[in-house]
Amino acid sequence: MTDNLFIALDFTAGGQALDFLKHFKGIRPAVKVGMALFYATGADFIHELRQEGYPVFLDLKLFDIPNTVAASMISINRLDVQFLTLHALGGQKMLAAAVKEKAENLKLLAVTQLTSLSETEIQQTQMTTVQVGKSVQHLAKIAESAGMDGTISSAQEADLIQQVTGPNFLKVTPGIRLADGQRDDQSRIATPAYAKDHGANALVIGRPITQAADPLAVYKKILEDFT
Ligand SMILES: O=c1ccn([C@@H]2O[C@H](COP(=O)(O)O)[C@@H](O)[C@H]2O)c(=O)[nH]1
Repeated sequence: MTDNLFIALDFTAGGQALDFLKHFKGIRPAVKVGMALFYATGADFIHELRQEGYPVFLDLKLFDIPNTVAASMISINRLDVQFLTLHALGGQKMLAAAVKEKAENLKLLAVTQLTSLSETEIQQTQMTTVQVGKSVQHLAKIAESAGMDGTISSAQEADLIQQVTGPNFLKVTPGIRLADGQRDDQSRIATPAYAKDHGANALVIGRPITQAADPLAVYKKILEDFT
């Protein structure tokens, strides 16, 4: 994967995101646009980022009936983004409907279990006694069988996914924290070095970079640890 560090631009206005990106003079880091920024700015902002040369990961976590997801893909294809997320819990048919409609260069990633959830919360909410690792492996296999390009999971599960999927199936991991960093609302966290050692292909990192005193220095240090 050429872009292996996505900065999560969890801002609520386009101007805030563009101001933040000024820290990266002359560099075009891969950026992740999630619900907060997309709902505030819409398609025009994605076009602007693409025209400026930023690789864009659109993290909209689609989760709906297959027909609605397939129709959404037709709109999303026009945005020329590189990555898009869907919830694996939407099921094999929903994921396959997205794969069928997606643009050739768009990679689809299936969110397995959100990194903010602890094992206990997952078991309570989903009425199961299955361990989180097994659940993530199961969802990764469903995603692969639907033709998805990879998963979103904690780095804690990256090597488990690797055990049950093919060599080209991507493991993209948020919930990344620096060794001395705060956990925030994340539960299943890992450092960039841990993610690298356990087979993650790419990292998604928001607050440890966006709220750093020197975002560029933190970005470069993480890239160094991960590459
Ligand atoms: O399981 C998931 C899926 C997506 N995310 C997203 O990644 C970033 C992480 O931001 P931090 O500030 O580094 O916690 C954020 O945009 C989430 O929506 C995730 O964390 N976990």
